[in-house]
Amino acid sequence: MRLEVDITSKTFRNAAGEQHDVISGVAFALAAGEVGVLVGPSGCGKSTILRILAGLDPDFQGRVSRPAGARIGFVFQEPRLLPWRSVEENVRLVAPLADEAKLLALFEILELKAHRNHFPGELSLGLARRVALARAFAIEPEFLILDEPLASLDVALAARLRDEIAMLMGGRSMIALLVTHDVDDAVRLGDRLFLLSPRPARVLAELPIRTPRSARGDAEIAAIKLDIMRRINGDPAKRDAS
Ligand SMILES: Nc1ncnc2c1ncn2[C@@H]1O[C@H](COP(=O)(O)OP(=O)(O)OP(=O)(O)O)[C@@H](O)[C@H]1O
Repeated sequence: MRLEVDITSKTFRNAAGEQHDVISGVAFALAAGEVGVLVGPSGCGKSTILRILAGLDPDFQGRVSRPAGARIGFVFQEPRLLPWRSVEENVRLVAPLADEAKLLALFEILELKAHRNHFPGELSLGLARRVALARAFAIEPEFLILDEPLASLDVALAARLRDEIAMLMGGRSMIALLVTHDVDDAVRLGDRLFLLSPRPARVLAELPIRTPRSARGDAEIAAIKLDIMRRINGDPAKRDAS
């Protein structure tokens, strides 16, 4: 099971007919069990890449090869829940045959047990995200796509949800790809990071992280983050000298 991506170009046309290049060269591959992370600045084209990979946007130049018939779990930036259905119904509707014990474990890990009968309108953003995550994991995806799962949450909440996502991804041998502009989240969650340029997006560097997620210490995380910042911004010593 592999995901192979080679998007050579993607453009949008605005209402005036002007062409905007959004992707100019994004190529990478991921194997089952790997968590890939697209790290890039706001507006560089990350969500556009995810939509192409999920098969939601066929209008691009290049090639994407997904495992045939793979079940895809997609967590969009906005939770996109059915407002007239309870939390539990939102999850069960997409996975009517899901194993009961597995669903309970999902609700437990994502701290949703007390909210199963609530409706989306009653939920904070953090809780709604959790429901969207539960829904994506409930289908036992072979390919999981997470678009900025920790954006707009306060620091403590984001850290807790990040640990929960790591726990859920840990026990599964799926291909996972997540998008973030937060280098810390990328280094704590990913196995293989792809640093993207500003729009039009191209891959500036690919960074595999060999230490398993659970064994990454603070010193290693800090060193990888420093390496990434240097690649994105240039080496401060060299920059200041020039
Ligand atoms: N349907 C569309 N029509 C025209 N332009 C679009 C469309 N979708 C996205 N764009 C443009 O493409 C560019 C990339 O958008 P995209 O949402 O993929 O970026 P992003 O990196 O995910 O952004 P953010 O980090 O803010 O979520 C933006 O300039 C956006 O305005």
